[in-house]
Amino acid sequence: MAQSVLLTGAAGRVGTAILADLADKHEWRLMDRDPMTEDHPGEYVVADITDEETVREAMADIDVVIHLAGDPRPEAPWDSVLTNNIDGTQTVFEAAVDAGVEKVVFASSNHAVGAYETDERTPEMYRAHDDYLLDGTELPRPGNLYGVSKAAGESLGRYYHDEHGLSVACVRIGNLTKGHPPIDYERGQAMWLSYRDCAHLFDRCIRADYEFEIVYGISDNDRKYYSIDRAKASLGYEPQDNSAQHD
Ligand SMILES: NC(=O)C1=CN([C@@H]2O[C@H](COP(=O)(O)OP(=O)(O)OC[C@H]3O[C@@H](n4cnc5c(N)ncnc54)[C@H](O)[C@@H]3O)[C@@H](O)[C@H]2O)C=CC1
Ligand SMILES: O=C1O[C@H](COP(=O)(O)O)[C@@H](O)[C@H](O)[C@H]1O
Repeated sequence: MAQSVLLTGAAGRVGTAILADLADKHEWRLMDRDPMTEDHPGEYVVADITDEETVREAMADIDVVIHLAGDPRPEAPWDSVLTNNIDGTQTVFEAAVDAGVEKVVFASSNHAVGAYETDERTPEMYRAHDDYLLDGTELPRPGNLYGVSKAAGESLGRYYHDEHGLSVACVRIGNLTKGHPPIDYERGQAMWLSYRDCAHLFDRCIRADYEFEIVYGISDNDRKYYSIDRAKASLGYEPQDNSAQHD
């Protein structure tokens, strides 16, 4: 069944991948601080997610929020991730609860757990024969302040689920690239997320029933060091791509 979805950060790469396959599958309200250049479905709200009043207005009659907006740079400085990623995410969760939204899907990141990639484990853990796997039950272990902001977003999700009953899915997105996996980058190949698997995974987050989930958002790569079992079991994720098909 089509849902009414608010998509923040809609003008970016992940938003583009989602809309490429799902534009006609749901009713969309798109939000970004940048205007969108390409054709887009539904309403478009140009606003910053730290603008509480506008965010509250944008939640009216929404079933599901996909929250992508934020500073995506692994090297982003603290003042930016504090404002855009932590404060902005809290504003979105709070407004969603107050508006009676059913689910919020939060774009977390591989960088929330980047420090598990120790010198002792790498580069072997990026290779298909290695059996090291993170499954989403491990504690966050960020390797940079951007990763700290994503771990904070997951904690906010946990809080708004436990205290307010909101359904929350945190997707630790790997490395989204269009057409083919990153070239000459083993880590990126191990956590590759294709555009079509990205759209399908977020569609499952919109449609599935869950309480609070942390899942990895990668394709079914031979090289993987993130398990996709939880995404399959709790969301019905069925990825079609594998970076090994592009070797
Ligand atoms: N692309 C990837 O491989 C990965 C992305 N992510 C996360 O997914 C989300 C989307 O990432 P991308 O699409 O790659 O980034 P992007 O930079 O292409 O898109 C982000 C969008 O958010 C908007 N935005 C940023 N701050 C905003 C604010 N304060 N208010 C309103 N709009 C704002 C930007 O204008 C931009 O259109 C981010 O939260 C990022 O951390 C996580 C892991 C991997
Ligand atoms: O969270 C993110 O991760 C991806 C992959 O990380 P990288 O360290 O391999 O570049 C990154 O491309 C994206 O910009 C970021 O938001």
